[in-house]
Amino acid sequence: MSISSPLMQQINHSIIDDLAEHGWSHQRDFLSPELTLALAAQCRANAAAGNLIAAGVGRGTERTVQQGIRGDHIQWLEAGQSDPTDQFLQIIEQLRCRLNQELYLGLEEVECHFALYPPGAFYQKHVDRFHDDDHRVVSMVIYLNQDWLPEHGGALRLYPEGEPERDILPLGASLVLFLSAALPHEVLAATRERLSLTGWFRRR
Ligand SMILES: O=C(O)CCC(=O)C(=O)O
Ligand SMILES: [Fe+2]
Repeated sequence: MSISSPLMQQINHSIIDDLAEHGWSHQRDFLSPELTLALAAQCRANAAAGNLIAAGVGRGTERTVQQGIRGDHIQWLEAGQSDPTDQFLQIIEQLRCRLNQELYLGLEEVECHFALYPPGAFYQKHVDRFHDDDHRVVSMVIYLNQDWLPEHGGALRLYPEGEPERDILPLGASLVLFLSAALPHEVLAATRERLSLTGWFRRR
């Protein structure tokens, strides 16, 4: 599906409205089933080749691996790594431009990684901004899991201020976007492997 299709225009409209009103947005079927499958296969192949590493906590010299805080394995995306990741980066680039046009967010760049949570892995409640770095403005997560059921666990739990918490299942092709500084969230443990692409739209 091309980003300029009527469906994508409509999806982007509700993304913009949700972000402006609530500071977060959840969209089913953001990616095509074909691209979702291709990205999941790419993520698994990269993991099998040893290209995903245990994710760290903190930044620079303070960065450490602490599986009691987060247990996922990640690989940062770069242009030219594979066809599906290049297609994905193009879609995300168009979303970045759209967010800037509609919400004047001044987002200048995107950073994005594959994330693989083995069964039982989780990410404790956190906010996506480092205490000494306010470059991350909008967070996004796109899930790559087929046939996910509630009993598999693995929800993303959001804690919107003054509202009850919300659990979002990591259903393949769906997108969650939120303002990075404003929304505490956590990843609950799952009974099966949980795949996603996580990224941040940034100001320099
Ligand atoms: O995978 C998710 O649902 C969220 C991941 C997350 O919070 C992060 O990587 O900062
Ligand atoms: Fe996060």
